[in-house]
Amino acid sequence: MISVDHLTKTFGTVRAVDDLSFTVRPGVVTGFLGPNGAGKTTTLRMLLGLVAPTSGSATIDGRAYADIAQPGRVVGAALEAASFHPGRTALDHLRVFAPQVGVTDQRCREILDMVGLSEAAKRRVGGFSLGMRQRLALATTLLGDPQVLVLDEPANGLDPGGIRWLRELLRYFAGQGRTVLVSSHVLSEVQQTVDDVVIIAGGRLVHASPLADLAAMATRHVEVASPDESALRAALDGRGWAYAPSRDGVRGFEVEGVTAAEVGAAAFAAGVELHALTQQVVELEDVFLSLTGQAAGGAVETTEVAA
Ligand SMILES: Nc1ncnc2c1ncn2[C@@H]1O[C@H](COP(=O)(O)OP(=O)(O)OP(=O)(O)O)[C@@H](O)[C@H]1O
Repeated sequence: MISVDHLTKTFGTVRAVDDLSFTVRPGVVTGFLGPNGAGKTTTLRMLLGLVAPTSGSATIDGRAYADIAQPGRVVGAALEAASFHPGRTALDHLRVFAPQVGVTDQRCREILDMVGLSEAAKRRVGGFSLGMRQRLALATTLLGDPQVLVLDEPANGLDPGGIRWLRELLRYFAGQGRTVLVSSHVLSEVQQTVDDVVIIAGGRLVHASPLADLAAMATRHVEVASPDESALRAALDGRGWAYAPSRDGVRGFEVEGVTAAEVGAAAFAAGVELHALTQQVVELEDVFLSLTGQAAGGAVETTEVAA
């Protein structure tokens, strides 16, 4: 289990991480999300003992990274695009790390196979695409068969097939009871991969929950208006739908959890004349953007439906 407790880091006058607390449980994939500059990398660097916190702590199974006897066997971490020696082959790159984690040449080959690079094992890394580098960085983190995986923006540079492959691999590891923490600045990139989300902005925690709870914050409702308000009410009541007076200043109602087609059909069946019928959708990504203060004018996606 990863535990971040009142963690703070200041660089001069910049508070990169500000009194941040959250936990990451094993057996699931957790997305560590926030816009550029939110403090994700700084948090992960403190977790991995690369930067000293100004105050607070970040621990793995109750211990600071520096206090873990064989960290390469416990935590596999890939921060940002790792720098590789361009003249080295993929296999030689892993061989450099093998003694540190105490694994054999055979293990290096197995891991290259697992990340889909076995055919490129003897090729120089200098000629690798960004996606291939990401796979090699992941291979490096997996070398010591760690129980905890910490990956900074691992989907960066992967094509859709690569993202799907990464998703399956991470889910497989979580399924084995490992702890998997994956950072990203776009929710949609990891939406199908993560079970839990930890969202930060400006160095502070803004939301932590299972993804399903975040999804429940996304809403779907229909705006409907009729010159005959009581007839419309009767039609809506007839279907047992929950509705409230419209907040948009339009004379009409907001009906929760239904589609415009359903409301239109109900009105038509009841012979009620409609002057407005609009589907309003707040997507999960919009919930994320508004939580992190990135919501722009177009936060609410509106689909006009002819009435
Ligand atoms: N070594 C440093 N010296 C000074 N400021 C820093 C340093 N490292 C990070 N910062 C600042 O701390 C803040 C958080 O940066 P950080 O890289 O942790 O964000 P991030 O969430 O990882 O962003 P991104 O998605 O862009 O990688 C930023 O304002 C950044 O400029």
